[in-house]
Amino acid sequence: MPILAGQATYRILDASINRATEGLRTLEEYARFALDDAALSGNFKSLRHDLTTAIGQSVDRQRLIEARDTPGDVGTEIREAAEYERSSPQKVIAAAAARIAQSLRVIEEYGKTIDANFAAKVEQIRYRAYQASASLELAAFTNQHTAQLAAAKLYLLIDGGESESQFVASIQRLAAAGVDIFQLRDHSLDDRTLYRRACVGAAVARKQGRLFIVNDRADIAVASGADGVHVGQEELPAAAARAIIGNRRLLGISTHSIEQAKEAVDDGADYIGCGPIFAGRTKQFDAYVGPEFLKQVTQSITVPAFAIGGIDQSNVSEVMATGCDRIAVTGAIRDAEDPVHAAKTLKRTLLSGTQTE
Ligand SMILES: Cc1ncc(COP(=O)(O)OP(=O)(O)O)c(N)n1
Ligand SMILES: Cc1ncsc1CCOP(=O)(O)O
Ligand SMILES: [Mg+2]
Repeated sequence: MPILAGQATYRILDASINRATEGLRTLEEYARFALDDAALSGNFKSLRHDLTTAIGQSVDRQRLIEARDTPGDVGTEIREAAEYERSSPQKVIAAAAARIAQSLRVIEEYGKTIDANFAAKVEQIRYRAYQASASLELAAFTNQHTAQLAAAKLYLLIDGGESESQFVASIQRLAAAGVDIFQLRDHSLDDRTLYRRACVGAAVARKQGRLFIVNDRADIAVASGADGVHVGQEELPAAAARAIIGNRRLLGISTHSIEQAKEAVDDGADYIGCGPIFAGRTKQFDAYVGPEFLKQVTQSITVPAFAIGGIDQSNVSEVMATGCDRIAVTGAIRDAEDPVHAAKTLKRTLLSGTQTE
C-alpha cells in the first residue's frame, strides 16, 4: 500500500532521530568512560538534550511512533560488510560521527516540511555536532597514541632503504614481526627524499597499527603525517619542537643521565631514549652509560623509557634485569641474518621477561 506523504516524512524523521541520538550517545560514552572528559561528554549530552527538546516542541511523537514499521523496513536487509568492520574505538567514533552528521542533515531537511524554525534549530545542532565530533576524534587519536606508546616494547630505528618499495616492505614485514614503533633515521637522505619516505612510512605504519616517528626533524614529522618526532640533546629544545608538532603528536627526547631524563619529562617528553647503554655498530660514542642508568630511570621516570645503544639478543637480558622492558634498536635487526626472526625473538623476550632463543 503506497505510504501517505506525511507518514513517509514521519517515518524518515523517526529513523533519523533514532540514528542521531544513538550516535550522540555512542560518542558521549567514549568521552565519559575512555577519556574521562567531563566537558566533552557534557557537550554530547547537551546536544542530545537540545535535539530531543527541539523535536518535542515541533514534531508529533505519536505520529512518529505510528509511522514506525521496522519489520517492513527494507533497509534492515541491506548489509554492507564495512558496517561490521570496527578495528578500533577510533573507527567506532568515526562511523558514529558520520552517522550523526548525516542523520541531523536528514532531520533538518525533512523537518522543513513541518516547521522551518525547527529545521533552523536542528541546523545549529548539526554545526555544534560537527565541532564536538572533531574534538572527540582528535582526543581519541591522542588517547590512542598514548595507549600505543604505553604498550610499546620494541622500537626500531630504520633508514630509508634502497628504495621506497623496499622501505615500505621492511616496515610491513617488521611490524608483523612485532616492532611497535618505527623511527625514520637517515642522515644520508636529502629533505625531499626524507619527506617522501616519512609520508609513506607513516601511512604504512598506521595501517599496521604501529607508531611512526621522524628522527630530528619536527617539520618533516608534521608535514608527513608522522605520529611524532625524536630529538636529541643537540637538536631543537623540547619547547621548540613541541611548538611545531603541537599536542596531538608525540615528542621523544634522548637522554644520557638521570638529570637529563628528569628534565626531558619536565619539558613535556612523551617518552625518552636512554643510552647509549652498550657500544654498537650504528653510532659511536666516547662514553657509554651502561645499565646502571636504566636502574635510575626505572626508579624515577614516569614516561615510557626505551634503552638504546648496542642492544641485541645477547645483552637484552642485562637491560631487562634493570626493570627496563623497552628497547630501541637498529643493528640487532638491520644486521641480522633474518631480521624478521630477530625482531620476533627480541619482542618475545621483552614480553615474557625472560631470555629466549
Ligand atoms: C628512541 C631513540 N633514542 C635515542 C635516539 C638518539 O637520538 P639523538 O641523540 O638525537 O641521535 P641521532 O639519532 O639523531 O643520531 C634516537 N634517535 N631514538
Ligand atoms: C642513534 C643512537 N643513539 C644512541 S645509540 C644509537 C644507535 C642505536 O643503534 P644500535 O642499536 O645499532 O646500536
Ligand atoms: Mg637526533
